[in-house]
Amino acid sequence: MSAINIPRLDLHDYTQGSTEQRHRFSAAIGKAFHETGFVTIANHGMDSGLIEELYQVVQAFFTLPEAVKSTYEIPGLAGQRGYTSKGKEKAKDAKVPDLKEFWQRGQDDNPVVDELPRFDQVTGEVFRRLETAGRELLKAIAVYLGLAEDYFESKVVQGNSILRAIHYFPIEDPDSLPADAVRAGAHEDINLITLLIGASADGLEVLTRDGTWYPVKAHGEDIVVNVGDMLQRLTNSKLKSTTHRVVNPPRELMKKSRFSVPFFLHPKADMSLAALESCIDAEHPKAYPDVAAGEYLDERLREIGLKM
Ligand SMILES: O=C(O)CCC(=O)C(=O)O
Ligand SMILES: [Fe+2]
Repeated sequence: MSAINIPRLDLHDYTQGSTEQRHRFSAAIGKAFHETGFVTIANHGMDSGLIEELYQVVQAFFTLPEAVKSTYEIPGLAGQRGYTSKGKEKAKDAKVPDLKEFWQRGQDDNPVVDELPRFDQVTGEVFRRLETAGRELLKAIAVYLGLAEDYFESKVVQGNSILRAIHYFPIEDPDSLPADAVRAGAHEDINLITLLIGASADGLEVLTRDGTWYPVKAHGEDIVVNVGDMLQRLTNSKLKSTTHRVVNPPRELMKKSRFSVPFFLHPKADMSLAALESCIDAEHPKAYPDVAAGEYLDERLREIGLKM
């Protein structure tokens, strides 16, 4: 079996710990992001009541009739707000779309779901808590990279972050699917870091360096946090944006929905993703052309079919 290091870290060690604990946290998240791009995080600032209510409202939303959900599908926004129906998004190199539908909210201009009085408030609260946790994690990462602790703050506050509630819908007849249809095809996330609230079922896997797939399991209410392509570019691949996917369950479980809620932490459009000088040397020549985050995001949204 391939060894992969996905350590479990306690965010309180960073936000409330001694100087020593803070340094250890930075070193541990840096090492894990350098080696495999994934960690799990305890004490992330969301209590179990909030997570439970999040899943209640998310489940209630996807249970609404298609005709109601589609009133929240907003043309011209590349799925960045509101509802995106089945069959719209596919992984960059996939031939067929993922087996999912989703809802996205950002900083502002979010449509309010009239049918569900708590939906906007609960998803908004989760957005704010994950954004807060993500900013703390970026501070720890900045320290690991030898940057000022607040390096990312001005770039991500009021940035283009997205909370995505995903429904991997039930499939009554798996035989009717195209052979290569999966819940989420192999991909890398676009953004700086992703914070994922424990899914309602198994399925998430990461691609290890020796080319095998390895299941990611978070303990209890821990969240999974991984590096996205923007942070990989900024660090000239010192921090790795690891390929991952969501596999289909065994046949009999295809009839059961799976829900998950990732938070994609994005900077503002004008952040430069040009590699940090400290990450370039003779052994690590500059690997990517300079690009601004907004331009890069647009290019990637076109590749996955969300933007025309
Ligand atoms: O559903 C999951 O567990 C992961 C989803 C994911 O990787 C994504 O939406 O980028
Ligand atoms: Fe992902």
